[in-house]
Amino acid sequence: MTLFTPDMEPGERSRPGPGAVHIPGWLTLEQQSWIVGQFRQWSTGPVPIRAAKVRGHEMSVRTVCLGWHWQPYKYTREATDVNGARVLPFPDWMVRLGRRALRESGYTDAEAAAYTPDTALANYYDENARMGMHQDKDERSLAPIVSLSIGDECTFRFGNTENRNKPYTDLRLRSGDLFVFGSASRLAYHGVTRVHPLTAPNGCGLGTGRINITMRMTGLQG
Ligand SMILES: O=C(O)CCC(=O)C(=O)O
Ligand SMILES: [Fe+2]
Repeated sequence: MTLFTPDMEPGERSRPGPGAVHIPGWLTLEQQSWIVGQFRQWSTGPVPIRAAKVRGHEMSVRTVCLGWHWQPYKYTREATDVNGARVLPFPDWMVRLGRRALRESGYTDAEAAAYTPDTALANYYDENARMGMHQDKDERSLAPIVSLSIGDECTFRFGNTENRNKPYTDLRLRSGDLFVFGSASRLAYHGVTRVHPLTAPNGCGLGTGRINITMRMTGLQG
């Protein structure tokens, strides 16, 4: 057994846009597998994981939410498009993780301290799942989005704020990577063009497929 191979070394951080930062290898394997365990619990309910329907078509990604339930295209406390159950609370550990993510990606201490995400979308991608280019714009707050990836690698396309087309940057999000986009990049179009099967590292807790968790501040009351 080799102790490490070149592709296991954490890569360099990059900034694909103003306020957008990719930090490879941010979560340890232990943290990743713990989060996967949490994800498995969330998936069972009270609102079970499901493929959201967009204009009558199921997305290829399956999603379970925390704090606020996202459905195309709004946030509600009850999953009125699934089973009417109330969404799980937003966990404190994730608020702390979100603040650390901002601090470590170049946001000021004041910005990090004020960051209080109140919703997370936890997505599961099987090897055929994709996510088309879109903006995250159902939130009233323009606070940054903190994205965590676990499991198989994907090609993540990070674009511009004007439209779905070029210019964009394609980057590889691997298990444990952090991606933050805020300030002038907060409304950048982005998507997942493909998942790369059999690329998850041993010990991340996920055998096949990819989990992505995005924390957000909704700016909603109630
Ligand atoms: O899976 C990803 O990396 C991105 C997910 C995403 O853009 C979203 O959930 O809005
Ligand atoms: Fe998104």
